[in-house]
Amino acid sequence: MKTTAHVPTPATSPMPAHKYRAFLDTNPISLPDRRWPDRRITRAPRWLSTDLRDGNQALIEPMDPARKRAMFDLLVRMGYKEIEIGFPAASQTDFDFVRSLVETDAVPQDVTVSVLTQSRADLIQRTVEAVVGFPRATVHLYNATSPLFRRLVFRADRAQTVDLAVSGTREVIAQAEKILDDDTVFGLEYSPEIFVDTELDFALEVCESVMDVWEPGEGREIVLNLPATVERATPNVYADQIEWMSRHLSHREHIALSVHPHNDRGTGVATAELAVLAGADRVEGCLLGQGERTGNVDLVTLGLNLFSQGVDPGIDFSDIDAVRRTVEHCTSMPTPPRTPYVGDLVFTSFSGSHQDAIKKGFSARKKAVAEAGSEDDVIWELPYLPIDPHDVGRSYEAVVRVNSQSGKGGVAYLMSTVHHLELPRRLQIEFSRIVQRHTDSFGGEIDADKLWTIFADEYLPTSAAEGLTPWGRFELGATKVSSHGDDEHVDLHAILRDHGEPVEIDAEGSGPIDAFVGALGQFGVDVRVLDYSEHAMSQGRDALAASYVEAAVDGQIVWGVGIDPSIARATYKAVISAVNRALRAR
Ligand SMILES: CC(=O)SCCNC(=O)CCNC(=O)[C@H](O)C(C)(C)COP(=O)(O)OP(=O)(O)OC[C@H]1O[C@@H](n2cnc3c(N)ncnc32)[C@H](O)[C@@H]1OP(=O)(O)O
Ligand SMILES: CC(C)C(=O)C(=O)O
Repeated sequence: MKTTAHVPTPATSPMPAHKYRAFLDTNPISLPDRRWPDRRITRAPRWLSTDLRDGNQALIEPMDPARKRAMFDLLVRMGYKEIEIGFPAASQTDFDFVRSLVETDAVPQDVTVSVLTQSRADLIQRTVEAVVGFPRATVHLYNATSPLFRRLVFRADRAQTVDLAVSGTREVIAQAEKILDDDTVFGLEYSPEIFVDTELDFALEVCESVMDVWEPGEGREIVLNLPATVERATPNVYADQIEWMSRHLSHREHIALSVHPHNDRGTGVATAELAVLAGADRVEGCLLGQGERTGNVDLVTLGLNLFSQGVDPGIDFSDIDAVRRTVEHCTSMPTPPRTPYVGDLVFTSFSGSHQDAIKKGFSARKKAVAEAGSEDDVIWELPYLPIDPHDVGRSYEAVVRVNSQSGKGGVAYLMSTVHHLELPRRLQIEFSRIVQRHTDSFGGEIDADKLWTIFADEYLPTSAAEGLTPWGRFELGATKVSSHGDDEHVDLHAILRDHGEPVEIDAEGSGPIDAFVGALGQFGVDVRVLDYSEHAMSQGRDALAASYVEAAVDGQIVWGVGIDPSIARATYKAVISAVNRALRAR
C-alpha cells in the first residue's frame, strides 16, 4: 500500500466574509502580562439571575404574573440571593408584578432584588417607587457606551455619554433618598451596555464617573456590570478586558465586578468562566440560557461545571428535572436534548465502546463503594459521565440506550440493571449479535422492554414475554431428584414435552445436570456442558435463579438460559434452551 499525505488546498466559499472585520482590529487590547490563564476557580462567584428581566424580555410570549411568580419562587428555592425581577417602568404589568412580590411577602430577608432602568428621570422615579418596602433592593442603571451606539442611537459624544450615566446615578440617589425609608437596604448597579465594544479607557472613565457620584466605601458597595451585550470575540479577549478593568478600577475592594455574557458566538459559558478567572466577582445569567437572541449565559451549566470540579455552586440543582419543568412552563421554550446536564440525552451513551467503559466503571464503583461503606466516600470517576446523574436527581436508566451503534457492553448493562441477569461474557457476545441483527433489520432504538422480548424469544420459554409465538422441540415439566445415599450418584425423574407430547424420563448421574444431560441422549441428542454459571435474581421467598449453560449440542456450541425458583430446574431449562436453539439452527 502506498500512503501519501493529502494536504487539501485551502477552501474558498461563496460566503461574503469580506463584509466583516476582525474584532481585534477595531477593539485592540494589549495585556501581555495577563494573569488569568494561570488562575483556578476555587469558589463560586456571586450569581444574579436575570430570568425575570433579560430572560423575560426576550420571550415570544413574556411571562404572565403567575409564571413570573413560579419562576421567582423557583429561583429562591434553588438558592439565588440576587434576582433581577424586572423593568418596572416598562409597563403597569411589570410594575404590578414587582409590587406583588413585596405585598405577598415573597422575598426572603437575605435575597436582594434588582430592577433595571434606563437613564431617564421619569423612568428612574417609577423604578424606585416600585421597590418601596423590599428588604434589599438594587436599582440597575444602564446606558450604552460603545462608539457605534454613541454615534447611531444617542448621537452623543463621549462627554454626553458620561453625563447620561452620571445624571442617571444622581437621579437614582435622589429618588431613593426621597422615596425609600431605612427598612430597605438600597444598592446601585451600573452597566455600560455594549461594554465589549467600548474603548477600555472610556469604559473606565464612565465607571469612575458613576463611582464619583455614588462614592463606594465600607458598607457601600457598587456593582459594576460589564456586559458582553453581544458576544463578539473569543472568550480570552473578554477575559483580557475584564482583567484590565479589574486592575485599573479605583475602589476595587468596594466594587462587585460583575459580568453579563450573552451567547451570540455560542461561547457564553467559556466567556463567563474566563471572566471569573480574570477577576469577576459576580455573574449574571439565566436558567438554561434564556435571554435575548441566543440567550444569556446558562446559570445551570455554570453552576454544575463548578460542581463537577468539586466546587460548591451554592445553588441546589438536586432536582434538575423540576428546574427544567418550571423553566419550560414559564418560558414556553423547549429544552434541546443536548443541553448540558439537563437535556434528555446528556447522560446517555448509545455507542458500544462508551457503554462498555461505563459498564466497567459502574462495576468498579460498586466494588469501591462496598469497600468504603458509602457513596459519598468514593470520588466520582465514571467514563463518559462527568457527574453522577443521581446528584441532579436523574436515574441511571437512561445512561445506556441500545441502537445499531451499541455493543455487548450496553446490552449486558441493560440486561443487568433492568432485568437482573448477569450474562456471562461469551453469552453477551452471542446475544449482542442477535440484537445487532434486529437493529440492522428494523433500525431505531431497542429499549429495555424490547430487549427483553428479543432475549425471551431467543433463550426462554415463550411465556416469558407477551406476544411471542411458541417454538422449540422440548419443554420441561415436573422433575424429581433422589439421592442414592452415597452422595456420589443421583436419580432423576422428569417429564419432558417433546413436540408437545409428554414423555417420562429416568436417568442416573453424578449430579442432577449430569443425569439430565444423559437423559437427553435417549432422544438422540448429544449434549456436553462446557461452561455453567448461575445467580439469584432477587432476594426473598419468591426469589428466582438464573442459570446459563454453554453446551456443545451434537458438536455445535450454543448458550442456553433458564430462569426458575429452583436452581436445579433453572439449569435443566438452560440445557433445554441450548438444545432447542441448536436444533432450530439446523
Ligand atoms: C441590553 C438590554 O437588554 S437593555 C434592557 C432592554 N429592555 C427593554 O428595553 C425592555 C423595557 N423597555 C421598554 O418597555 C421601553 O423601552 C420603555 C417603556 C422603557 C421606554 O419606551 P419609549 O419611551 O417608547 O422609548 P424607546 O423604547 O423607544 O427607547 C428609545 C429611546 O430611549 C433612549 N434610550 C435607550 N436606552 C437608554 C438608556 N439606557 N438611557 C437613556 N436613554 C436611553 C434612546 O436613545 C431613545 O431615545 P430617542 O427616542 O430620543 O431616540
Ligand atoms: C442592561 C445590560 C446589563 C444588558 O442586559 C446587556 O448588556 O445585555
